Amino acid sequence: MGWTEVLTTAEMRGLETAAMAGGAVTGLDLMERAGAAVAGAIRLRWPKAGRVTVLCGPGNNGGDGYVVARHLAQAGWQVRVLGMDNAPGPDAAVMKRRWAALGGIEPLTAAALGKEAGDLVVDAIFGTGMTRPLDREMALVSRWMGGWTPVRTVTPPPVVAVDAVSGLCLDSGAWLGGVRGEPGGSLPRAALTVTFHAPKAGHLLELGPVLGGELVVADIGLQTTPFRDAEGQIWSERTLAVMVPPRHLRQDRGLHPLGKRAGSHKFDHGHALIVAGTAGQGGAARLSARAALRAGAGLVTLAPPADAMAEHFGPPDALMRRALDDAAALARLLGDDRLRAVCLGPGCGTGRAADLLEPLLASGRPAVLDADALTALARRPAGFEGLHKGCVLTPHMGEFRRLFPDLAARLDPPPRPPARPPSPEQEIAWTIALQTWRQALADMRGPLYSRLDAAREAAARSGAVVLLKGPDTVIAAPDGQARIHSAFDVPWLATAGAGDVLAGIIAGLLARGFPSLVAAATGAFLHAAAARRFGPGLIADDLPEQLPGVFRDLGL
Ligand SMILES: NC(=O)C1=CN([C@@H]2O[C@H](COP(=O)(O)OP(=O)(O)OC[C@H]3O[C@@H](n4cnc5c(N)ncnc54)[C@H](OP(=O)(O)O)[C@@H]3O)[C@@H](O)[C@H]2O)[C@@H](O)CC1
Ligand SMILES: Nc1ncnc2c1ncn2[C@@H]1O[C@H](COP(=O)(O)OP(=O)(O)O)[C@@H](O)[C@H]1O
Ligand SMILES: [K+]
Repeated sequence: MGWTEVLTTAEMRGLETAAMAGGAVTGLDLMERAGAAVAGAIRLRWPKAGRVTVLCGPGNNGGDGYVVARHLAQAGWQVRVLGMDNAPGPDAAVMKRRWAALGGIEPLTAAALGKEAGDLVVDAIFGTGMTRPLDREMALVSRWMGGWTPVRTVTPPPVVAVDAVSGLCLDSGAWLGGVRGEPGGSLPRAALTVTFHAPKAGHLLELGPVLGGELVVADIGLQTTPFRDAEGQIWSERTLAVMVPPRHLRQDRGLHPLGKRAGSHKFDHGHALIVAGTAGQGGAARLSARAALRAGAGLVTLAPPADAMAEHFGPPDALMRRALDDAAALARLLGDDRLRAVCLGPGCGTGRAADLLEPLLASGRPAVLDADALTALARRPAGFEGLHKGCVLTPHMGEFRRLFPDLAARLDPPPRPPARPPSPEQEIAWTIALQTWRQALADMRGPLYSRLDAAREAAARSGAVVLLKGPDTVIAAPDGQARIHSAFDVPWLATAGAGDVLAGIIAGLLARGFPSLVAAATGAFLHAAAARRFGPGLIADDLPEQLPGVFRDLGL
């Protein structure tokens, strides 16, 4: 379904080192291909040669920049290069010399940049080697690219980032040295980012998609080496992401995995049980149930307590209803093997969720644990005991924090003091807090802990598939496999009940027999695709109704 491999910076370095050690390529070859690819991408988008300023850092990212400068100059561009003095690595030094035979190199300062930037700026300052906060001068350069100078606001020309906007941590997508999650007014936003071989996790997480602009992945002739998971199975990719808008995805050969086989029976597509809660909270479970039906489960049963049943006699008529009062009743119900998956949590109430969790886990049935079931799980004396790889936990960050407080804390930025001292007496304490905070930012070291790292650790610890919700949803399985689903283009998903629909879609796919990681990742994809198809004005009720159109777009 259009999934693309995603790498961490360590995995990328590993690939490069292995390729060079195997004699397949040299570092110079890779740098030449990388720089040529960036120049090519620029010429495709800006076909008329203009004036470009190329900013080259001290390492291999800067080396790529000198190659870009050479190729653009040879294509007729008027090229100005600003470079850093630091001793470069051997490959970058060669590329710097090759450029110096064609043109000059001025020192890289904000003042020099401000004089005459031309029509385009190429940011080749830092890439995967970005390990510590920008120093003062580079921070000024970066702010200039973001449209800010100490004396006035400027309108910089479009920025093309080599591998990443310099300052972005390519593992986490966090701004190194800035405040996590707060883009501020002056962070640079590239029009285009050209990266190599595969997207890095930081292109898809947190600020990565916001700052990077259009992302182009250039082939530089590297091969992926397979890895072995905890169970000894060999995979060629460890982390995957959906990279293209789904309407461009079509599966042309054979039956799409989301399709239904001709001649199949409703029981071939599984029976999903959606647990509902006490009177007055039924909407959430009904949203999940409707979504499970639309996701293609053969049968869906909504199961509220008997005294809340009256609330659930509205459409859809396709939905079956059955009273479910307590844990013993659920245990009896799960004796029926045709009931293939359960969704527990939306609108359930934490007490009821806690009671029902026990027979559900004991049954070993594929299950989505969402909302109140996650709160119940966080309070459970037995912790994660009994969870299995058929379970999908779907926490948003607040729920994730309750379940895995230590992992969530590692994603937190250093705590920021208030903008002003709360009272004149607290001025000294506030000044100290401000200095401590600034020092903590200056001391940040990359690669920063990422949402991908956190989801992976959570899955390994709990033994379940963990889907950490957000515009950058991350899904991880206990064996280390992961999926990233960036959906920054559908902010209308931030609406009450959207999570209940996601839980229902995943439950529907589990009922259809999809393995838990695939069900969770496909569910996230269908959920965002439904939102994209509806567009602005979306409420959660609209999402299930868009699924038929999404399936049609997929060519089903
Ligand atoms: N891997 C591959 O397959 C390929 C990689 N390629 C390219 O190489 C890039 C990676 O190159 P890289 O490893 O040399 O790192 P890069 O990003 O240039 O920066 C490192 C330098 O910056 C320094 N430095 C760091 N932070 C700093 C700060 N805040 N302020 C000041 N200095 C700072 C750091 O110094 P250090 O921390 O070691 O003291 C070091 O000197 C990658 O993004 C891609 O463009 C392609 O050519 C094709 C194939
Ligand atoms: N800004 C956003 N852009 C894209 N998707 C979002 C955004 N905010 C939330 N989402 C998605 O919407 C859903 C919200 O779920 P959740 O937080 O559980 O809300 P609720 O409990 O109200 O249903 C999740 O799937 C999440 O990934
Ligand atoms: K860069």
